[in-house]
Amino acid sequence: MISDSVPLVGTVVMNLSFSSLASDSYSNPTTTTTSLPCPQPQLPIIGHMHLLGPTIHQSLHRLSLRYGPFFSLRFGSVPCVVASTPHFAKQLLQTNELSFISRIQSAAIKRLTYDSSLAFAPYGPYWKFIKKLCMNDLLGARTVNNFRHVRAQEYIRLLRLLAHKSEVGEAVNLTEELLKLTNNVISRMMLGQAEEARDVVREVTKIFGEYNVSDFIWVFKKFDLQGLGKRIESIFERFDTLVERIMNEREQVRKIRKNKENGELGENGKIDDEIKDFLDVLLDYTEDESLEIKITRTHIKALIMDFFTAGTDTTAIATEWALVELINRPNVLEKARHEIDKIVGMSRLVEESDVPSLPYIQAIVKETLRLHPPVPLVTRRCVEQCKIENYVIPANTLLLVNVWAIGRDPNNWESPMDFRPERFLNSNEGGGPLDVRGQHFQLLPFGSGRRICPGITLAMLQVPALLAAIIQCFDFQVVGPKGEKLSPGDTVPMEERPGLTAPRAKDLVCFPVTRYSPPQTMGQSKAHSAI
Ligand code: HEM
Repeated sequence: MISDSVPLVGTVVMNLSFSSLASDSYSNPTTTTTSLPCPQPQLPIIGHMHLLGPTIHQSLHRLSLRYGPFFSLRFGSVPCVVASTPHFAKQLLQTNELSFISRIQSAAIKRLTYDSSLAFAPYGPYWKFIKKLCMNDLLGARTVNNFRHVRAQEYIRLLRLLAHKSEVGEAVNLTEELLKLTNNVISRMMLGQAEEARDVVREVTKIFGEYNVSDFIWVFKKFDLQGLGKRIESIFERFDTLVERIMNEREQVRKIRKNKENGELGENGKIDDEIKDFLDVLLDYTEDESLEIKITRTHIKALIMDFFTAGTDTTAIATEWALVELINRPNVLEKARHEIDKIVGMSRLVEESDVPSLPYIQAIVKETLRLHPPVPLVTRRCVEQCKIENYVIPANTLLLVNVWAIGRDPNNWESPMDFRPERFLNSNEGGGPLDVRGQHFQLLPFGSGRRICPGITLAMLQVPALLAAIIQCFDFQVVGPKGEKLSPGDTVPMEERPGLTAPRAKDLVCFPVTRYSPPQTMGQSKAHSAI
């Protein structure tokens, strides 16, 4: 329930403006406050929910055109502020970072992340410990590099499937295949195995994106009006049983391995320097009594859930948007291929190690993330009353930074609706070379500050490498909404599907046409212990 993080303020408070709520208790009497703009009408019980369409970031963008770059709303009983400019994004995510350092949890998130998730944990010792572990150990550059061969195998698997489809003249659902690939990558990096978790993870990400009336409207909080509670329990049971089994099996293997090590090499010996997957690293932590935070099996399950839900959909969505932009723009595709041909040639496949030498491909990925951020709204919770310019924001207000709107704002970008990767090669636009690491507030696909996405390094290697390998090997004939082959020059539809993430509305189904046959192997130099 959101009620754990946001007291369900209810109708009594619903009609109080943000400044009047604050003026009772704000501690600096020498400054004046102004009311935040607030759309009207605000209805009893539902607040402003009647103003929101299915794609919330688009509705909020439309409201920002009328009510300005920083305005307030109520989602049912939950007070909310919306920021739609780099200026306010910086104020909220950097200048006043500690006031907006936590997140709000829905009932689904709370249950399915064991109430111990990194992504949703309140800012405190546990979150700090796990975040450091992720940034340094699990998703740091060295570990990401160690698993390069796993990703290469998954890229090759997809490319071979596309080559086969091309040979037999069959269509392929690329949306599904990209999701399969990102799922396999995360699953193999974490658990040393692929496949099994995919279905249940898909259901988890789906239910996270569904709107639950009981989360937002306090009078319904005790009722499971949509039957979501039952679904949440059923998904939880499936995920928990699966991960418990994988963990039990791994513990058995670790016992055998330990006995072997002790027998063959003595107490502190090691059998070899094999690469550990995340599960092994985390199980090591559960046995370490010296840590300031005791890591439990529940923490491990929560982190596995975090990585599956945060790291699979997002990466697949970004790759698909980039590919569709290229299919719709033959001139950009041509330039991208020219770069690949020049740097990599036609005698081998693009690899992740080529990415730093492919600036145009990297620019395509940044341009894609500008126009199609897979997470369109960076969502935080105000943990203490604070003042942003003249506006007082009460504790427990939900903050939404509309990254999608910021990326399309003509005040931030020249001809924002043009897909023009060159803008990232030209250091003038945006005042210098722009990156996606949270320091340039006109481009925040991974968020910013302490809560920034820990998967950036992985994503910014995987998306360009995979995209480059796909366009190196294939052209695509896209299948239209009625099952017809789109002709060259027809545009692939760009509508978005509603939800927490912003994928394309319709799956990308197409006939691949081979231009360069993927070889049998790629980057498989390192044997991985857990495969
Ligand atoms: C293109 C791919 C991705 C995009 C666009 C993306 C985007 C984001 C965004 C916008 C946030 C919120 C940041 C904030 O509040 O400031 C986030 C958080 C997070 N992401 Fe990603 N992400 C991607 C890939 C990944 C991957 C590959 C992983 C892990 C394997 C991952 C794990 C996480 C986690 C655990 C958090 C929560 C961090 C925290 O609360 O401290 N993400 N991501």
